[in-house]
Amino acid sequence: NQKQGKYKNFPPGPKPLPILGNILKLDMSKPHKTLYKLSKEYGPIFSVQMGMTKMVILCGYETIKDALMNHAEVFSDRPHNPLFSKSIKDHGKPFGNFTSLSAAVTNIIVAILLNKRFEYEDPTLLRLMALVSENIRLLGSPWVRLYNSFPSLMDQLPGPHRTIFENLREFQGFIRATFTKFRKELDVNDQRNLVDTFLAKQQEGKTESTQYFSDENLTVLVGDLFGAGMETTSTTLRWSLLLMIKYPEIQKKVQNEIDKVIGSAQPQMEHRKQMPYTDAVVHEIQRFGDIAPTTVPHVASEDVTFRGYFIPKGTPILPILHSIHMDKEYFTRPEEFYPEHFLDSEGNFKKNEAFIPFSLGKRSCAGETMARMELFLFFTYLLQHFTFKVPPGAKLDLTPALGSTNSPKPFEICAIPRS
Ligand code: HEM
Repeated sequence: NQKQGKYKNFPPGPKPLPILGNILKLDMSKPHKTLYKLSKEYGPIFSVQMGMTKMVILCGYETIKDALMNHAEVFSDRPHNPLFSKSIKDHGKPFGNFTSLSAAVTNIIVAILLNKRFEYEDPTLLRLMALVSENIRLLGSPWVRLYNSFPSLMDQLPGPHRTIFENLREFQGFIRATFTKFRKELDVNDQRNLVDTFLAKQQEGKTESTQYFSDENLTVLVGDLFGAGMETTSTTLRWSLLLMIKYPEIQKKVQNEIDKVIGSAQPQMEHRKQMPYTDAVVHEIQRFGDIAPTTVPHVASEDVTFRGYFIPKGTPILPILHSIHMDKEYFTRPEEFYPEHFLDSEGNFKKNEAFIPFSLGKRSCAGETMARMELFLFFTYLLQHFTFKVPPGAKLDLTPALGSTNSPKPFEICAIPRS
């Protein structure tokens, strides 16, 4: 490629190894850590060869901000992903082990999408959550990288990528059955939820009705919102509980603030500005939990020269948020859980521009406002009603589990009601 001049001045990176070796070399259990480490050697912009694809890695706040804010037009597309472009049909088997916390979070997005709530034990809800969680876990496996590099070959082989397809088929089957039912009941003058609004748009008879408001887009939209709305917030809340049992003195300080500001009232968003310590703790939970360490991949929508490097159209771009949240320049004790990262010397809440768990720019998280409300309200409500403790003899492990998001490893917890 160098010879053809296509990748002239392309960001330098580790020398490509034989294809398989290269994929396996990037420790896939923690690719964000490996990539962050490589950035110390190669600088904030470098390329890695992933199978047949070259990918540009961006590290550090200044570089990522420059790419996602100042070059938003170029870096706001998403790459073509062979795994998700494959067609899918209905199928699947039950399994699961789920908490009422995830169910409560899921019910919020379900209320927006479908205008209903499930009982926490409802088998449909448990099954849908199981499908999403299993896929998020499997998406972190090296099999998926292999699939995206060699789709035709991997199609012939068994492996976890097949489970991902089966799960997707079952999940999409539920969505299609739901909107088929909603379509029969649709009253355009009484739109009850997001699906009704989408179906009403479909019926307007404009060109865009068929172009954008297709059944296929509805299936993907509901699936994405369900997945993004459920897994991220409940994973962050699990981090919050793990961190509170690990640091009981911090939990106590949050409870003192809750008692002082909210008392026994229902927590409201208005309370947040009077609760700098709790606000700082919630921010630090997100920074430390670092649940989307490699964001979601972007792709260059056209040829571009970014910071002196020529990046050809179609190159996948991975902004490593982990590199920002672990940067000593912005967070004095990056390896520690340290709410003071977000407090000034007087104990007031202190904004930190490098706190970007929802990413930046045009394709930043569409659910940020909702997620921030959910996190504050659930967290304060839980600590208002319970003190959380480590079960006797249990050891706590703060290293994340394998998966496409950083989630805590399974742990047990005691919830002692506060009276
Ligand atoms: C703690 C909770 C959450 C975190 C940390 C989080 C983080 C992220 C991140 C890092 C991205 C990728 C941004 C990029 O590519 O630059 C993203 C995208 C997205 N998130 Fe979230 N998210 C959370 C909750 C939610 C919720 C509750 C919803 C929906 C209700 C949601 C909906 C979305 C959607 C639709 C996108 C894709 C946006 C696009 O492609 O333009 N997220 N999120």
